[in-house]
Amino acid sequence: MDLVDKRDVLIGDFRPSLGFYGGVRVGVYLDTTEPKHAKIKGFAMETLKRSSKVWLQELRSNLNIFWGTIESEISKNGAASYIFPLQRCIFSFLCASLAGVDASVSPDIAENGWKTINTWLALQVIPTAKLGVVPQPLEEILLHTWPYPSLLIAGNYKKLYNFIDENAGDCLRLGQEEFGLTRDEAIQNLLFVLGFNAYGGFSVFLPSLIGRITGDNSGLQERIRTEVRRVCGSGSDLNFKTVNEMELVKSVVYETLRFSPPVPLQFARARKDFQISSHDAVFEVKKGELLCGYQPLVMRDANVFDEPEEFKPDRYVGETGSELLNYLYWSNGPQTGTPSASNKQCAAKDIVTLTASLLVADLFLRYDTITGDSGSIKAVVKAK
Ligand code: HEM
Repeated sequence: MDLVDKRDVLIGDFRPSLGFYGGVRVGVYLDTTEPKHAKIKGFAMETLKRSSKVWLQELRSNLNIFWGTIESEISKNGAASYIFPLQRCIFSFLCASLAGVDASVSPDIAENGWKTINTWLALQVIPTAKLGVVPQPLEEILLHTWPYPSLLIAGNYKKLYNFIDENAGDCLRLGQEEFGLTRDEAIQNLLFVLGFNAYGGFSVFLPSLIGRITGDNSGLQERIRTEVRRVCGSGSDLNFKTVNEMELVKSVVYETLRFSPPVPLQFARARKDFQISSHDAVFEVKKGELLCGYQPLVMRDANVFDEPEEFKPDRYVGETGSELLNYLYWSNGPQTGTPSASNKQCAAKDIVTLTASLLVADLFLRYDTITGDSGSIKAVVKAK
């Protein structure tokens, strides 16, 4: 981090109004040289560590509800759009695991909390996101010209704030007592990690993973099913340890992150003049310039990845395969790196890939086959 500064550049040189976070500059906008970054990152990492006790159980019980909804939709309508039911599942899972709160203690939040987060996220990212809903140059003129005011979502955001304030006491005390945050800072940062980092990240990543598997007709489903049932078959359950033994499942998860990185752009500002080299060129960077890293380009580098434009489910299997983890950058750092207070790598680098692997394994303990794409599921055949 001695070369670049990450202050306020999460989504480029535009930072959404701090009104979206009650005026607090939350952790993702802080550079590592700002003392508060270490406190807030420490809070996020300790929250994750504590949540590991209930993570698996909460994930599976919420997935159970999710798949129940999908099955009844399929039997009623012949197909199920799954994005919204999945988002409801992710929201309720994250409230329980990260914040330690059962969302159903507030029927309003259980029903509408995830919808509020969708609007809150959209208002922040639309000014810089490529949507493709209207042709250019209209998208630039109509959607990318002005920031959207936080006031548009302030009332519903306040409800989420109160929900966390009233129910997430243990987690908030951790932020206050162990990391020296005020209660307001703890709430705003917890809401950001839960709503933006975790809910936002999973809402993009999990549909692309599910779509990749359900749309496959190369025999991948059968191979995954065999692996999952071999590992979980002889009396051993699905858990963090057993999922770690599933080389193909993990490789499919890594390959999805390489092929379709959920957060494709990263930004940082040069702290000083320096040179940056690619395989065959050297570039001069001047102090103060804003650099943009484009993951889809980096992770399709033909000097590193064999047939980079191909989705290869087994790419990361075995010893040579696992060396490629040094070049898997979805988390703003290599998959072999360690998130810490002194870098800006995703605090959940490992739990994200584990969670996705658990979802895949859970799916093939439930079903023999599943058919669909990244938006809908057409059929499931229950495990015999
Ligand atoms: C699929 C899900 C996720 C994806 C794709 C993702 C991706 C990322 C990326 C790319 C960054 C770096 C942003 C930047 O500075 O440019 C980041 C940062 C971060 N992520 Fe994740 N993330 C995910 C899930 C989570 C979860 C579940 C947590 C829960 C604790 C989390 C916590 C964080 C935190 C706290 C940071 C800020 C790190 C810092 O300021 O040093 N993320 N994430």
